Amino acid sequence: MPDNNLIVVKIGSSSLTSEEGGLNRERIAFFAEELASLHAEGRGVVLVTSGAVAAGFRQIGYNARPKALHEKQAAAAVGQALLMQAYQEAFGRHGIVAAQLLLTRADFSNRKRINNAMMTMEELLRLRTVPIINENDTVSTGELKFGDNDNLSALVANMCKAEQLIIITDMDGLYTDDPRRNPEAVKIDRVDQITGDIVRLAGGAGSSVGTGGMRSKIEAARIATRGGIRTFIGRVLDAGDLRLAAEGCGKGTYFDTALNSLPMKKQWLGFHSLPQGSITVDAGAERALLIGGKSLLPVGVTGLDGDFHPGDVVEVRNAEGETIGRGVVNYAAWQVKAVAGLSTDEIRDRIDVHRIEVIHRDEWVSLR
Ligand SMILES: Nc1ncnc2c1ncn2[C@@H]1O[C@H](COP(=O)(O)OP(=O)(O)O)[C@@H](O)[C@H]1O
Ligand SMILES: N[C@@H](CCC(=O)OP(=O)(O)O)C(=O)O
Repeated sequence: MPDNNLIVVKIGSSSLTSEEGGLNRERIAFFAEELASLHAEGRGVVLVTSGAVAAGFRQIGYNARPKALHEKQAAAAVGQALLMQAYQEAFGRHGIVAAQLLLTRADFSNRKRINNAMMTMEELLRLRTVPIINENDTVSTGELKFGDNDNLSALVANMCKAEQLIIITDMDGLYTDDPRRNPEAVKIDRVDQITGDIVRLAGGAGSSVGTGGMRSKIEAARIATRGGIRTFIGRVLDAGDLRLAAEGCGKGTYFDTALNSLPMKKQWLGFHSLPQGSITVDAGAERALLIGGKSLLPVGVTGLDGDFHPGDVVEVRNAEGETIGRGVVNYAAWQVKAVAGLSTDEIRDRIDVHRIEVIHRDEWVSLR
């Protein structure tokens, strides 16, 4: 990507639409103005926007935001066009051309497709347009759906090696508990490391139009910061708020880049790939992988799920069932079943495998 002053801004449905459905054009005009002011300074600006379902459901005849996938897809088919039209008008007033990119989870897991998207984005940025990205809701299927755009915004930020990711929501940052439910909740200004405790603070969506809630925003911050991208989650209400957020004094929570940010190949493995199954490991193997920097040997495997093949990506879970990372397996599922719990010598006697490690440490990424 051309510059290191690229900013990716994600705006959630709750900031763009009313609870009863329909676009809030005033807010769209406001965000376009704020983004245009950053753009005018020569910054690259990429917008990840939600709101297609919320914008379209009333027009198409539903009384409330639909829950069934096919209904959401129908609402998005109407709403996405309305959303883009509103953005094009709003950016047009500032002399900026807005471009639409609709992406799916499957696009990110396919290197060729994502490279194409990256090149398109590069060209759009070179021409000083503002690329506006949403999930391609009408074609995304159940298990391959992002569902919320937080995740999508982090993958986009990594894809274009952005300098910063700004996730705008209706809350002024991460609190120790959901402030809508607990008035005693206290705001956290800065997070240097996204630990399990930080993830547990965050709950689901607060509004009737939002979907991901704070949980998915923290997950997004984890993906972006592991890619070396500073992340802000917070509120942009008044003129100047977005600039303050970009300058480090916004109304929200800042997440520092992870100490162990991942090279591109491992980012793909950890966040873009589509796991074909899972392997469960015992406490010793968990320590070896997470702390020892070792490969996964068959002796530490206690179970598996799915029908994977050598070279596939699998998720690795600990004894508590929590995902601890992902890796490329050297064995087929039936082979893992045959060697689980066995020592290296015992395995050599039984089957002929190319590599003894179930997952080699070079093909492993920790997600803890
Ligand atoms: N620990 C927390 N701190 C702040 N907000 C939280 C927390 N846990 C849950 N939330 C909820 O997350 C909501 C924001 O997510 P969401 O409704 O999905 O908005 P958006 O449409 O902007 O993505 C907030 O309104 C809040 O109620
Ligand atoms: N792609 C969907 C996004 C779903 C959604 O509501 O996301 P968000 O508001 O970011 O939690 C849409 O445009 O309606």
